[in-house]
Amino acid sequence: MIGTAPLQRKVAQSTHVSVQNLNVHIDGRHILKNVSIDIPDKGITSFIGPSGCGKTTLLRALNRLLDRQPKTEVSGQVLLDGQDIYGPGVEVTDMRRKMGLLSQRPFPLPMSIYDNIAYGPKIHGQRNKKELDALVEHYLRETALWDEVKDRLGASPATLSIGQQQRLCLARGLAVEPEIILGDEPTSALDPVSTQRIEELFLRLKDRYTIVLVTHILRQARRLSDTIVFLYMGEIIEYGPAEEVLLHPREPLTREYVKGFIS
Ligand SMILES: Nc1ncnc2c1ncn2[C@@H]1O[C@H](COP(=O)(O)OP(=O)(O)OP(=O)(O)O)[C@@H](O)[C@H]1O
Repeated sequence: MIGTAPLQRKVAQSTHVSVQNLNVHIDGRHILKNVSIDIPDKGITSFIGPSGCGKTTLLRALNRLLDRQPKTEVSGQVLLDGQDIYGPGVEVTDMRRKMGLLSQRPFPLPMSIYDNIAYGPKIHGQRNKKELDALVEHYLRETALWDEVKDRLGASPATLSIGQQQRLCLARGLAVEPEIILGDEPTSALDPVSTQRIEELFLRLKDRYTIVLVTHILRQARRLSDTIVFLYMGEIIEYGPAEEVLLHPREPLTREYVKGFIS
């Protein structure tokens, strides 16, 4: 595919995030090569591809997390609702507020379960105790945690299982009302039951949020994705509706990857 346009199939929905001619160099290495994709509004878009192909780098470029990374240069555009997040005058904090990020391992804040959820709304001006209580309950219900933690809201998140902590982090992210949820292999540290619960949550949330996931688990991509973006050595090889890309890949490299010949 080097030197030719990536194979793009028609994605029906409107675009939420449009990546245009994105190039990333890290320490002089060309890591993302002229990446252009349209991420549809709502639904689940998954970045798949072999280890080291640039999935995480692409995800991190979507909310300018690469800004803080040493020896990293980014060029190109990422249009969020039509506005270039790398453009002049962009308030990075406001832009990031539109995106919740789930990492591979959960990182709850060092405060109570309750405060983990209340923290964001408080920072954004919500001071009313009753309303905060209602928000905390709402987002804990949204992430299917309420029944498990309602009697110990003052406890430390360290008393929760890793899977529960990951759902708490999701609840914390949702509480600041993002439009987009970014997940960087968010189930990779979890056991199969916790993984299933997170996957169920994504499926429930995808009608209301644009969800972008990095996964190296092909079966997970099959279970969850509406749109697939297949990367290989920093290039987009093929992307489009999940069923088409996974079941009828057009590019030889995609075919080999979905058959498990390259990993
Ligand atoms: N901070 C960094 N410093 C140096 N090289 C980096 C850094 N971050 C990423 N890279 C390099 O960029 C390339 C892409 O990495 P990235 O983590 O985006 O790939 P990935 O597809 O997410 O891989 P994996 O599935 O193994 O997590 C790799 O060669 C990696 O070594």
